[in-house]
Amino acid sequence: MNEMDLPKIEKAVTMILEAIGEDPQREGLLETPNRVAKMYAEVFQGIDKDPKQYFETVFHENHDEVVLVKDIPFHSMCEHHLVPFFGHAHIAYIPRNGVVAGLSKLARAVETTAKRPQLQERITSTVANAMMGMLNPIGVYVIIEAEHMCMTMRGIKKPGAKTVTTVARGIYEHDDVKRAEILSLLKSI
Ligand SMILES: Nc1nc2c(ncn2[C@@H]2O[C@H](COP(=O)(O)OP(=O)(O)OP(=O)(O)O)[C@@H](O)[C@H]2O)c(=O)[nH]1
Ligand SMILES: [Zn+2]
Repeated sequence: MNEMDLPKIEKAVTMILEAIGEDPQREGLLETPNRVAKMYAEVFQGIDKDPKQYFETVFHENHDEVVLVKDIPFHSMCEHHLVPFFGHAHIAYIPRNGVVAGLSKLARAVETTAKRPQLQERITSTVANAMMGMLNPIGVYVIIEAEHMCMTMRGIKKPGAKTVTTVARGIYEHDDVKRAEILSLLKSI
Protein backbone atom coordinates (compact mmCIF):
# COMPACT_ATOMS: atom_id res chain seq x y z
CA MET A 1 0.00 0.00 0.00
CA ASN A 2 1.12 3.52 -0.84
CA GLU A 3 1.86 5.27 2.48
CA MET A 4 1.06 8.95 2.36
CA ASP A 5 3.98 11.22 3.26
CA LEU A 6 2.30 13.50 5.80
CA PRO A 7 5.45 15.49 6.76
CA LYS A 8 5.99 16.26 3.07
CA ILE A 9 2.43 17.55 2.72
CA GLU A 10 2.93 19.68 5.83
CA LYS A 11 6.12 21.14 4.39
CA ALA A 12 4.39 21.88 1.10
CA VAL A 13 1.45 23.59 2.81
CA THR A 14 3.83 25.71 4.87
CA MET A 15 5.55 26.75 1.64
CA ILE A 16 2.23 27.63 0.01
CA LEU A 17 1.27 29.75 3.03
CA GLU A 18 4.59 31.56 2.79
CA ALA A 19 4.25 31.95 -0.97
CA ILE A 20 0.84 33.59 -0.73
CA GLY A 21 2.25 36.10 1.74
CA GLU A 22 0.88 34.57 4.93
CA ASP A 23 2.78 34.01 8.15
CA PRO A 24 2.69 30.26 8.91
CA GLN A 25 3.79 31.10 12.46
CA ARG A 26 0.75 33.17 13.35
CA GLU A 27 -1.49 31.50 15.87
CA GLY A 28 -4.39 30.61 13.57
CA LEU A 29 -2.13 28.92 11.03
CA LEU A 30 0.22 27.01 13.35
CA GLU A 31 -1.70 23.75 13.07
CA THR A 32 -2.89 24.29 9.49
CA PRO A 33 -0.19 22.29 7.67
CA ASN A 34 -0.86 19.34 9.95
CA ARG A 35 -4.63 19.67 9.51
CA VAL A 36 -4.33 19.85 5.74
CA ALA A 37 -2.04 16.80 5.71
CA LYS A 38 -4.62 14.80 7.68
CA MET A 39 -7.39 16.06 5.42
CA TYR A 40 -5.49 15.01 2.28
CA ALA A 41 -4.85 11.59 3.80
CA GLU A 42 -8.62 11.29 4.17
CA VAL A 43 -9.84 12.73 0.87
CA PHE A 44 -7.17 10.94 -1.17
CA GLN A 45 -7.41 7.59 0.56
CA GLY A 46 -8.67 5.92 -2.61
CA ILE A 47 -5.43 6.46 -4.56
CA ASP A 48 -4.20 2.89 -4.21
CA LYS A 49 -7.59 1.23 -4.15
CA ASP A 50 -9.50 -0.59 -6.86
CA PRO A 51 -13.31 -0.43 -6.66
CA LYS A 52 -13.48 -3.95 -8.13
CA GLN A 53 -12.76 -5.24 -4.62
CA TYR A 54 -16.34 -4.43 -3.59
CA PHE A 55 -17.79 -6.82 -6.14
CA GLU A 56 -15.76 -9.85 -5.10
CA THR A 57 -18.60 -10.99 -2.83
CA VAL A 58 -21.86 -11.52 -4.69
CA PHE A 59 -25.25 -13.01 -3.89
CA HIS A 60 -27.52 -15.16 -5.99
CA GLU A 61 -31.06 -13.98 -6.26
CA ASN A 62 -33.53 -14.65 -9.01
CA HIS A 63 -33.85 -11.01 -10.07
CA ASP A 64 -33.52 -10.28 -13.75
CA GLU A 65 -34.84 -6.72 -13.85
CA VAL A 66 -33.24 -3.41 -13.03
CA VAL A 67 -31.51 -2.67 -9.74
CA LEU A 68 -31.12 1.09 -9.32
CA VAL A 69 -29.35 2.81 -6.44
CA LYS A 70 -29.94 6.50 -6.86
CA ASP A 71 -28.89 9.72 -5.15
CA ILE A 72 -25.60 8.41 -3.81
CA PRO A 73 -23.90 11.54 -2.50
CA PHE A 74 -20.18 11.87 -3.18
CA HIS A 75 -17.42 14.42 -3.17
CA SER A 76 -14.12 14.34 -4.97
CA MET A 77 -11.19 16.60 -5.84
CA CYS A 78 -10.78 17.95 -9.34
CA GLU A 79 -7.37 16.88 -10.62
CA HIS A 80 -6.80 20.17 -12.43
CA HIS A 81 -7.24 22.56 -9.49
CA LEU A 82 -7.39 20.31 -6.41
CA VAL A 83 -10.67 21.84 -5.31
CA PRO A 84 -13.81 19.82 -4.60
CA PHE A 85 -16.53 18.72 -6.92
CA PHE A 86 -19.54 17.04 -5.45
CA GLY A 87 -22.97 15.75 -6.28
CA HIS A 88 -24.85 12.50 -6.71
CA ALA A 89 -24.30 9.25 -8.51
CA HIS A 90 -27.06 6.97 -9.79
CA ILE A 91 -26.18 3.40 -10.69
CA ALA A 92 -28.44 0.98 -12.52
CA TYR A 93 -27.66 -2.55 -13.59
CA ILE A 94 -29.48 -5.63 -14.77
CA PRO A 95 -28.07 -8.79 -13.18
CA ARG A 96 -27.18 -11.78 -15.34
CA ASN A 97 -28.08 -15.25 -14.04
CA GLY A 98 -29.13 -13.77 -10.70
CA VAL A 99 -25.67 -12.48 -9.76
CA VAL A 100 -26.30 -9.43 -7.57
CA ALA A 101 -23.99 -7.20 -5.54
CA GLY A 102 -24.64 -5.88 -2.05
CA LEU A 103 -26.34 -2.50 -2.50
CA SER A 104 -23.87 -0.69 -0.26
CA LYS A 105 -21.05 -1.87 -2.51
CA LEU A 106 -22.27 0.37 -5.31
CA ALA A 107 -21.95 3.37 -3.01
CA ARG A 108 -18.56 2.12 -1.78
CA ALA A 109 -17.31 1.86 -5.35
CA VAL A 110 -18.30 5.49 -5.98
CA GLU A 111 -16.76 6.70 -2.74
CA THR A 112 -13.43 4.93 -3.21
CA THR A 113 -13.13 5.98 -6.84
CA ALA A 114 -13.87 9.59 -5.89
CA LYS A 115 -11.15 9.71 -3.22
CA ARG A 116 -8.27 10.68 -5.46
CA PRO A 117 -7.53 13.55 -7.82
CA GLN A 118 -10.22 12.89 -10.37
CA LEU A 119 -12.27 13.79 -13.41
CA GLN A 120 -16.02 13.30 -13.30
CA GLU A 121 -15.92 11.31 -16.53
CA ARG A 122 -13.32 8.93 -15.07
CA ILE A 123 -15.32 8.25 -11.91
CA THR A 124 -18.31 7.41 -14.09
CA SER A 125 -16.45 4.99 -16.35
CA THR A 126 -14.36 3.42 -13.58
CA VAL A 127 -17.46 2.44 -11.61
CA ALA A 128 -19.24 1.15 -14.72
CA ASN A 129 -16.20 -0.86 -15.82
CA ALA A 130 -15.65 -2.35 -12.37
CA MET A 131 -19.24 -3.59 -12.28
CA MET A 132 -19.11 -4.93 -15.84
CA GLY A 133 -15.86 -6.77 -15.13
CA MET A 134 -16.86 -8.30 -11.83
CA LEU A 135 -20.62 -8.98 -12.14
CA ASN A 136 -20.89 -9.58 -15.87
CA PRO A 137 -24.37 -8.03 -15.80
CA ILE A 138 -26.69 -7.64 -18.80
CA GLY A 139 -25.96 -3.93 -18.59
CA VAL A 140 -24.77 -1.08 -16.38
CA TYR A 141 -25.79 2.56 -16.60
CA VAL A 142 -23.98 5.06 -14.38
CA ILE A 143 -25.09 8.68 -14.20
CA ILE A 144 -23.27 11.31 -12.17
CA GLU A 145 -24.34 14.91 -11.64
CA ALA A 146 -21.96 17.27 -9.91
CA GLU A 147 -21.04 20.85 -9.23
CA HIS A 148 -17.38 21.75 -9.65
CA MET A 149 -15.98 24.34 -7.26
CA CYS A 150 -13.37 25.22 -9.87
CA MET A 151 -16.25 26.57 -11.97
CA THR A 152 -17.96 28.19 -8.98
CA MET A 153 -15.39 29.98 -6.85
CA ARG A 154 -12.84 30.89 -9.52
CA GLY A 155 -12.34 31.08 -13.26
CA ILE A 156 -15.65 31.17 -15.07
CA LYS A 157 -17.57 31.57 -11.74
CA LYS A 158 -20.87 29.92 -12.58
CA PRO A 159 -22.33 28.66 -9.29
CA GLY A 160 -25.12 26.17 -9.79
CA ALA A 161 -23.88 24.89 -13.15
CA LYS A 162 -24.23 21.11 -13.07
CA THR A 163 -22.21 18.63 -15.09
CA VAL A 164 -23.92 15.35 -15.96
CA THR A 165 -21.89 12.37 -17.17
CA THR A 166 -23.23 8.99 -18.19
CA VAL A 167 -21.61 5.71 -19.06
CA ALA A 168 -23.70 2.93 -20.56
CA ARG A 169 -22.33 -0.59 -20.86
CA GLY A 170 -23.84 -3.81 -22.16
CA ILE A 171 -27.49 -3.60 -23.19
CA TYR A 172 -27.66 0.09 -22.23
CA GLU A 173 -25.20 0.96 -24.98
CA HIS A 174 -27.79 0.49 -27.71
CA ASP A 175 -31.16 0.10 -26.04
CA ASP A 176 -32.83 3.53 -25.92
CA VAL A 177 -35.92 2.12 -24.19
CA LYS A 178 -33.89 0.62 -21.35
CA ARG A 179 -32.00 3.89 -20.88
CA ALA A 180 -35.27 5.85 -20.91
CA GLU A 181 -36.62 3.52 -18.20
CA ILE A 182 -33.76 4.53 -15.90
CA LEU A 183 -34.18 8.22 -16.65
CA SER A 184 -37.88 7.97 -15.86
CA LEU A 185 -37.17 6.07 -12.61
CA LEU A 186 -34.78 8.85 -11.63
CA LYS A 187 -37.46 11.46 -12.23
CA SER A 188 -40.45 9.70 -10.77
CA ILE A 189 -39.40 8.19 -7.44
N1 LIG B 1 -13.71 17.24 -18.45
C1 LIG B 1 -13.55 17.67 -17.19
N2 LIG B 1 -13.04 18.88 -16.99
C2 LIG B 1 -12.92 19.30 -15.73
C3 LIG B 1 -13.28 18.54 -14.62
N3 LIG B 1 -13.03 19.25 -13.51
C4 LIG B 1 -12.52 20.43 -13.93
N4 LIG B 1 -12.45 20.47 -15.28
C5 LIG B 1 -11.99 21.50 -16.22
O1 LIG B 1 -10.61 21.42 -16.41
C6 LIG B 1 -10.27 22.51 -17.23
C7 LIG B 1 -8.83 22.94 -17.03
O2 LIG B 1 -8.60 23.91 -18.00
P1 LIG B 1 -7.25 24.77 -18.14
O3 LIG B 1 -7.47 25.75 -19.25
O4 LIG B 1 -6.10 23.82 -18.22
O5 LIG B 1 -7.16 25.48 -16.71
P2 LIG B 1 -7.72 26.91 -16.26
O6 LIG B 1 -6.98 27.99 -16.95
O7 LIG B 1 -7.67 26.93 -14.77
O8 LIG B 1 -9.21 26.85 -16.82
P3 LIG B 1 -10.52 27.68 -16.40
O9 LIG B 1 -11.22 26.84 -15.37
O10 LIG B 1 -11.33 27.80 -17.66
O11 LIG B 1 -10.08 28.99 -15.84
C8 LIG B 1 -11.31 23.57 -16.91
O12 LIG B 1 -12.07 23.78 -18.10
C9 LIG B 1 -12.19 22.92 -15.84
O13 LIG B 1 -13.55 23.31 -15.90
C10 LIG B 1 -13.83 17.24 -14.86
O14 LIG B 1 -14.18 16.48 -13.96
N5 LIG B 1 -13.95 16.86 -16.17
ZN1 LIG C 1 -10.96 22.05 -11.54
